Amino acid sequence: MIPSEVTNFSGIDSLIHQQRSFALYLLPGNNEPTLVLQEGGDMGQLKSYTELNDKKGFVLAPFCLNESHPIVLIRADIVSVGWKSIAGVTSFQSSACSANKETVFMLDKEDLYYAYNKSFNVFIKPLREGIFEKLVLSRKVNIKKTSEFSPAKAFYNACRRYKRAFVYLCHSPQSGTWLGSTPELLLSGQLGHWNTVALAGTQPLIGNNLPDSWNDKNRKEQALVADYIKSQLASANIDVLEDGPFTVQAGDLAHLKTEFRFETADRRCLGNLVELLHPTPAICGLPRKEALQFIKENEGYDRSYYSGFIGMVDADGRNDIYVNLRCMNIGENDLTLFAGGGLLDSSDVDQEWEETNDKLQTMLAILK
Ligand SMILES: C=C(O[C@H]1C=CC=C(C(=O)O)[C@@H]1O)C(=O)O
Repeated sequence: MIPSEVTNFSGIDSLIHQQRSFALYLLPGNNEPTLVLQEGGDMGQLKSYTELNDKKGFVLAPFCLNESHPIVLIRADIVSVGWKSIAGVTSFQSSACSANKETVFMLDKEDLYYAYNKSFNVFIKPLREGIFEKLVLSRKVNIKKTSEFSPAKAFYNACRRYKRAFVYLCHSPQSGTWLGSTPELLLSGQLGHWNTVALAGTQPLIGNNLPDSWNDKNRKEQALVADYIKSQLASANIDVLEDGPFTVQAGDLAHLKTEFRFETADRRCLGNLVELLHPTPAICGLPRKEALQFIKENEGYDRSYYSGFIGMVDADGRNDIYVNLRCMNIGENDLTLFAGGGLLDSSDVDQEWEETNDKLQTMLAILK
């Protein structure tokens, strides 16, 4: 059980004010989070995925690598596991916290819909012309931060609400502060035994239940991701075992998921595997290189670390990295929330718009 008595978060919040580099994360199905804290000194900044092959630390990588968004690696100088022990490390106090109670949002604003509609038309054209098979269109929403907003309280709320997700809060001077609750594994494993997933297709829950059928658009959208993963791994002569697709819950949403298992003779090859897989068509498109370029040129904003990846890497131990979805960037005055969805030639603008609103609810729900 995640304790209900954690009420003061000032220790963790003050790490952000002090510009300390740290990550707090909870793996799916776990009750106790882990704090990774760098004691000082320079941040690790990597310029290529392959540099991850021999590294250890908490990684935050962007959607698209460039000068302004490097791969950030937070050194695990101090590692503390469990709410109690983290409270000790970050000097939790025991006074009450009323953080986050007044944040107000407007998601249905006409100008937001208008901007999305415009981008949708730009994206749907090459899809209908057959230039792309799939393109993921995303958007961001800014919300004013109230003075009481506590990132640590929001993290705690997410841990209590999203037991199946990878929940994290991290900060570094290079990346700023990010918080998320993502359902999508990019890569996990150790000693050459690896897992990944193809997660795509979205429907809201029906009542509290998973939907029992999927339309062709959602099935195809997910199958494209599964086929891509298989063909990328095959190109490196890696044999894959697969299971699925099946329906899974992510917050108040359902997705289709196929699970993959595979082995590599080289145990220190996480960076090579990331280079093969990232960005998958769950967040980018097909063909990959052209889709990435198209998104950069036409989406109308910089995704930064949204739809990149985050998590722990350890060349000699366990690795758990997730696609950075259902997340927000916590700025000085604003919270910036992100959501996207896969478009095919058959996509409908209003359905896709609603889907991004539903995905934004994942973060909005923990601010209330
Ligand atoms: C791009 C996002 O979700 C991806 C993961 C699952 C389902 C998706 C979809 O149905 O479009 C997306 O591919 C997002 O949450 O911003």
